[in-house]
Amino acid sequence: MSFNPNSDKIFIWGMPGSGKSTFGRKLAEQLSCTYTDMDDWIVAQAGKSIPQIFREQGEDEFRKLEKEALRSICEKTTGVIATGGGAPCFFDNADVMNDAGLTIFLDTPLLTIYNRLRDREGRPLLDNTNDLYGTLKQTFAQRKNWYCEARIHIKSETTDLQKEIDRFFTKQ
Ligand SMILES: Nc1ncnc2c1ncn2[C@@H]1O[C@H](COP(=O)(O)OP(=O)(O)OP(=O)(O)O)[C@@H](O)[C@H]1O
Ligand SMILES: O=C(O)C1=C[C@@H](O)[C@@H](O)[C@H](O)C1
Ligand SMILES: [Mg+2]
Repeated sequence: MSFNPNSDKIFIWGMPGSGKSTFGRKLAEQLSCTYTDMDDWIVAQAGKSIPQIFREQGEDEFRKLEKEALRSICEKTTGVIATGGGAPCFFDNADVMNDAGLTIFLDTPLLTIYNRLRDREGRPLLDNTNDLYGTLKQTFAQRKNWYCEARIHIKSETTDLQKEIDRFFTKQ
């Protein structure tokens, strides 16, 4: 697949902690294109952290900001975009991304995600649970069908990510 850094977009989807930023940065470096983090974009626009947005405005309002951020990212940027964990699962965001570029779902085992996230804070939907693994399982069950809309699925635990990058992309 050829990739033009001046016109093409690649959206990385996956659960919180699945490795979107890590993989997205690496891919952007390989393809010599820009890297954009949708959560950072929202924070810059709102002038507040994600936990603050959830606390002060609630999840519904966050999802609206996320939808607006996606539209403006589609207009203003190219390159690799790591989305928010829930972004493909609300409104018509999944279709918007599939129309605007290539979508990649990082399918990382929940146990791996659990081990990565158990001592971390700053994720409003996961911070207030005393059963993190159960919450991850429930969230993934609700989101799975959305994530499966991605054009490319990568089993990130069992796959050599570098090989995947080489397999799918050649720079134009
Ligand atoms: N392929 C990998 N192998 C080992 N560790 C990884 C891998 N990918 C990511 N990690 C580690 O897992 C953690 C989460 O990764 P990362 O921040 O990239 O995920 P994310 O999906 O962007 O998370 P967030 O929901 O915070 O946006 C980090 O500590 C990162 O170093
Ligand atoms: O999984 C989610 O719904 C979220 C993931 C984060 O990337 C942020 O977009 C926010 O905390 C919501
Ligand atoms: Mg990230």
